Amino acid sequence: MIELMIRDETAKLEAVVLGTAKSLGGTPDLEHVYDPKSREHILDGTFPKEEDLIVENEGFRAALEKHGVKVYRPEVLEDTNQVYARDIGFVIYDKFVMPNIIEDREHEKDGITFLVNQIEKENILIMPREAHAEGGDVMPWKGKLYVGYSEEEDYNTYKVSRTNRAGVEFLQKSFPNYEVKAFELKKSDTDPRENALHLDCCFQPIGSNQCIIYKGGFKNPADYDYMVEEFGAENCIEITKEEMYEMNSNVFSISPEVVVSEAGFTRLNAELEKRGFTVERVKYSEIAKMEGLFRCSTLPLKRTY
Ligand SMILES: NC(=O)NCCC[C@H](N)C(=O)O
Repeated sequence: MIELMIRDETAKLEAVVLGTAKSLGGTPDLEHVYDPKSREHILDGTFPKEEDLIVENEGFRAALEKHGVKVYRPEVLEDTNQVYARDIGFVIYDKFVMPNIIEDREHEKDGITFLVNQIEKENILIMPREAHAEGGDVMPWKGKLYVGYSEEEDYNTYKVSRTNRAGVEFLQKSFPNYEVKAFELKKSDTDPRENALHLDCCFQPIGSNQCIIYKGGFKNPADYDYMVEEFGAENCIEITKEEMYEMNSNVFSISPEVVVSEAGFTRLNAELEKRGFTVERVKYSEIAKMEGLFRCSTLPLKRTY
């Protein structure tokens, strides 16, 4: 049986599912693309190649294993992009939530069925049909559950709107001990610089009381103000629109002290080190082309408390 325990974003990581870039299925057709950054790279002829993605993804695995993390991999499904394991399921406390996700990615869930079968049945929560959520939008943090979402108008308009109000309500009902704080995100299916695909594309807690944040990712400025108030301005690393586009908020915490970050995030990495973090630099810039990075590639199962 697989044990689950996730209460926050940064406690020492014991076990994780890391997505795989194997058998990706090549460059998708424009009509099968579901995020604007992949779309941009398809149009520019720069969509990443499977062999390069595999090298980067294996570099991330090595960094996790170096820190003693047990790394599970999904079963490789033919011609299926399985890089971003984060979104297809997520753990809150000792529960594994099986959400409803964008239909184009539904099949990815089959790759982790063999793992879900090793979780106690009573610890699996299945979302009702009308509720939608993806793990990139969900973050437990100090008794709160931060959730990125879209109201119906945006949800029905954009492919990049992945969590709806019913999803937020399901989470609040299922986790009454958490206070759910939901934030509408800015969405665009065509401009990656105007799009926060998930909450972790514009915000993420790090360390014990700090965060990385991009103001423009929040649809309502008051939600950004709330976060800055919550963490304290001195504990927020603000990133620019360009840094958001490069996915600077999507680093990944192995512990409160150790953060995996992209080798080319010069300013962020220097800032993290100035604040006392150990930065594990991994090259991941090809994976960034599909609008996700380190956090998106992981589905943490157990951290130490
Ligand atoms: N948590 C995340 O932000 N995941 C990235 C998912 C990217 C993928 N191209 C998608 O559109 O679903």
